[in-house]
Amino acid sequence: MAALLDDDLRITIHGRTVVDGVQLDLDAGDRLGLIGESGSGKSLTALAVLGLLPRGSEITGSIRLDGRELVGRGDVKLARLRGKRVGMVFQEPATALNPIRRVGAQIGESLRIHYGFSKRQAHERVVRLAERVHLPDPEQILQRYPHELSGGQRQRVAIAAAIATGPRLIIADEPTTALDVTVQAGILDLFDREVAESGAALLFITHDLAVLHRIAGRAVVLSAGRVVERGAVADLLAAPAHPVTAALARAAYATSFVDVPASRS
Ligand SMILES: Nc1ncnc2c1ncn2[C@@H]1O[C@H](COP(=O)(O)OP(=O)(O)OP(=O)(O)O)[C@@H](O)[C@H]1O
Repeated sequence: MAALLDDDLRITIHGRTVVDGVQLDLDAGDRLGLIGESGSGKSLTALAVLGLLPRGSEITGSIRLDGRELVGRGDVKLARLRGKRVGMVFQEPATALNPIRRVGAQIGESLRIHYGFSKRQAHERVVRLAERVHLPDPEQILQRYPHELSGGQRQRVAIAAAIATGPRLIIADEPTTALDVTVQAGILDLFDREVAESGAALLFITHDLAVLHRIAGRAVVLSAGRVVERGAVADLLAAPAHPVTAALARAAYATSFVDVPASRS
């Protein structure tokens, strides 16, 4: 079991319940989508797995990562677990990356912190990672600062940093939303390949069922912090049961390249 969130999981912020009973389970190699409208609790669920909830939050219930309980652990232990076992990719690579550090150093940071790699060892690994995420001319591009890269290249850097330690769980929070459509497809392909090759589990957060259709087999639909529907992405598109899912499916058909599942045509 890569990750397991029990159905008694509850998150409050300043006393207001924002996530309530979001049960998720991911085995190695699983790709699970977490989908819902804005403010439905997707990001906070992901941040809870990372132990990075905002100030004023309280969490009860259980989150286990490879059998280890995360809820109630101190910051230092959480940081150690997170750094080695979970890779996180955020929506906006420009803000996720440090603007005044070269991108190569940022990709290699977790290798140096968590595995004690020397500068040279880290550099060799970082070049291989840059090749793996298809950054052009790695030796040269790794010397640049984030603002000297395109948006798609920055997201490839963020993905390389997230997979550097060989995490068992990769969490991607709207990783293609800030990119233009042609670049999005390449980034989705990259996740696809990386998850297949590494055997990691993928938790993919989005508000776009069409994007999810390309990357994940199953999805959990959130509304106001609760699960309202779950199932195969193709079924959620073809025969949504909840009005929130139906609205997401309509939006997917209206705006994108998603194929109509056979059962709907
Ligand atoms: N730092 C915070 N302080 C107070 N409330 C917050 C904070 N972060 C999130 N919330 C609230 O928690 C709820 C869930 O937020 P969350 O960011 O998880 O939603 P989301 O589904 O990821 O939305 P989006 O798609 O817009 O990113 C929202 O009502 C939001 O206003």
